[in-house]
Amino acid sequence: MRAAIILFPGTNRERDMAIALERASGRKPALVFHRETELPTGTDLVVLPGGFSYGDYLRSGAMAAHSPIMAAVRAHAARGGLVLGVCNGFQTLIEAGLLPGGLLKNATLRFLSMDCILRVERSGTAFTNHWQQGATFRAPMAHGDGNYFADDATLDRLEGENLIAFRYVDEHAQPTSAANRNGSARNIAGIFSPDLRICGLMPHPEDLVDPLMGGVDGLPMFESLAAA
Ligand SMILES: NC(=O)CC[C@H](N)C(=O)O
Repeated sequence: MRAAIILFPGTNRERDMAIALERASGRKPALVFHRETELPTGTDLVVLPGGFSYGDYLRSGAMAAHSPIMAAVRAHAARGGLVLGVCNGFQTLIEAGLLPGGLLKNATLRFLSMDCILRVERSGTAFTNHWQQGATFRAPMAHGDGNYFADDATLDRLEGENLIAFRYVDEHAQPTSAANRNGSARNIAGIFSPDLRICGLMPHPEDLVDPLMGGVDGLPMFESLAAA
């Protein structure tokens, strides 16, 4: 699997992401600067990592979505190439119109830095193959704008077409409001595009891929991608 990680001014999770991808696939990902207009030949997976692109000015991810490299990312997605966006990367995919909805300020109006529990709402995809349907795992989150929002018609479509990737749940695997710290609609933590080739989520699976990090809960995502 050949992966390319896109770097915007203010991105800060590219090294974590590179370590996770290399650990699962045995291959170092390419780092591609936002000013580039082409992806490396043979790129299978494009990753938009977390951070504070353009200082979160305007809206988180809004300016990154207009970077020169994004035309190549769109073309890659249109060809059916895999795209993963984590946290600021998810925000950027939404701002680029590649995933539906919006990411509002956390309901608490505070930056949230803590672990959460995610439930795998759809196994059997390039991003989730190595989890059982309904499996739960721990993932760190660190964001100010993670409150997923969409109108009811969009939320109904996402549910009806089985495009919810992950939900925030409690220790009993239930999607309670207490488990939903940022206030996301219907406890949604991550979603897929209709062709299941694009996935965006707010928490950071790449930050739990080694026992030295405190666990390997996030590794199945990268093992799934490596085998895709
Ligand atoms: N960890 C991140 O990617 C943070 C995303 C974004 N800057 C926010 O605070 O919402």
